[in-house]
Amino acid sequence: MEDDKVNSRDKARIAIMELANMISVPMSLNAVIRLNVPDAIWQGGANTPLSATQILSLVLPSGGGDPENLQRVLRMLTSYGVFIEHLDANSSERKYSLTDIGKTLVTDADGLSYGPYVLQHHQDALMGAWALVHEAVLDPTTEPFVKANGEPAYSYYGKKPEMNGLMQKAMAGVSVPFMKNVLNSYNGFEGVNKLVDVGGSAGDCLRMILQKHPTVKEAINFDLPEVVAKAPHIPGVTHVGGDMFKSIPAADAIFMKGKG
Ligand SMILES: C[S@@+](CC[C@H](N)C(=O)[O-])C[C@H]1O[C@@H](n2cnc3c(N)ncnc32)[C@H](O)[C@@H]1O
Repeated sequence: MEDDKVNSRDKARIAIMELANMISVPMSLNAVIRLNVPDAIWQGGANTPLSATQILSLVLPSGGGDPENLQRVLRMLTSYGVFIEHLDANSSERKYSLTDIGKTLVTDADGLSYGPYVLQHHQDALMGAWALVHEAVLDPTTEPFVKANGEPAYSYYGKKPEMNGLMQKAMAGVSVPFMKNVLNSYNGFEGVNKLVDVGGSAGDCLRMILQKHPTVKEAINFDLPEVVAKAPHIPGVTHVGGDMFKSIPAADAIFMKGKG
């Protein structure tokens, strides 16, 4: 009985240490995405197990880099199901291929992956806000992002072209596969003549809805002015800038989708 208690206390201590170090997981994910490791391993579908040295030679063709440090990151993410480690019993060499989770980080034929979503969530501006979460309890009048950066997230992104671009790429990366699934089973857009997507980002969701439902005659992509200013031309879609908290364009149906 006493042994059981000690065991469970030890487990709890290990669990709290793991929680305390949890940041190493998304930060390691960030690292492999920035280094283009998933695409290097994937090699157009080969997914051949590669050593850290082999991966480095693909991502840094002109040489350099530290294979030991890359291997540490790969081992960390292996324990969280992103890579599979292949250990050569004779040479002790470790090689890495992608699991199904790791494959979500591979750039597809449309240039999309879940990589930008990971990067978007760990930009400096957001990391600064995370450090102030306790302040949301102490003083809920100003959200942590505003305390850290001086203004709300979306207006801040809008002023920074690289953040605006990353946000749009992140949303396209998760929304395109999501919408493929939705449109395979959902027929609620049938019979809709005028549709508005509120907070539609670059307009990817509307583009896909129109492809499946050409009977939608008017499609409005409504988002913040800075966001629609960077949205690409999509046949059949009108980009309209504004603030949804003030007013939104009239339509037969409103579509609205957040992050997941
Ligand atoms: C999480 S993203 C979702 C994007 C898109 N609906 C999708 O699922 O791919 C939220 C979107 O809402 C937009 N947004 C935020 N505040 C807004 C506002 N006040 N008025 C209009 N759009 C806004 C952002 O610019 C962003 O594109």
